[in-house]
Amino acid sequence: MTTCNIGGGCSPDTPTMSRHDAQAQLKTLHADWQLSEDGSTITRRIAVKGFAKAVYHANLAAWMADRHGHHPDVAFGWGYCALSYTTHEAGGLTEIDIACAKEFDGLLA
Ligand SMILES: C[C@H](O)[C@H](O)[C@H]1CNC2=NC(N)=NC(=O)C2=N1
Repeated sequence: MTTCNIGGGCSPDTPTMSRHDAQAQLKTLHADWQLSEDGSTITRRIAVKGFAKAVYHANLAAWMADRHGHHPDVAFGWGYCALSYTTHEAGGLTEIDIACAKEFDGLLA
């Protein structure tokens, strides 16, 4: 198992963001990222054609997640793949989630 190795790694001591800070950080990401009501999670739903491309996006997210040891929840099906980032160890949204979301945006750009 890969230990979280991005931005110094995550732990229960990693600071979580206020909803206000999260909203500011969201502006640095692709416009499709959405912040959950409680401010703990960001989600991007990617529309694709068919099923294979949805699986490829999920695989790309899995590949990136295992490199960094920081893992999004991934949902996919015909026509879509959705990624959600939160830092489980810290119990909320952290800079690590933002960094991962940004890197994923870069892979799709
Ligand atoms: C030991 C290891 O670094 C941790 O358990 C990692 C694994 N992947 C993780 N992924 C996410 N999204 N949050 C975490 O807190 C987390 N913790």
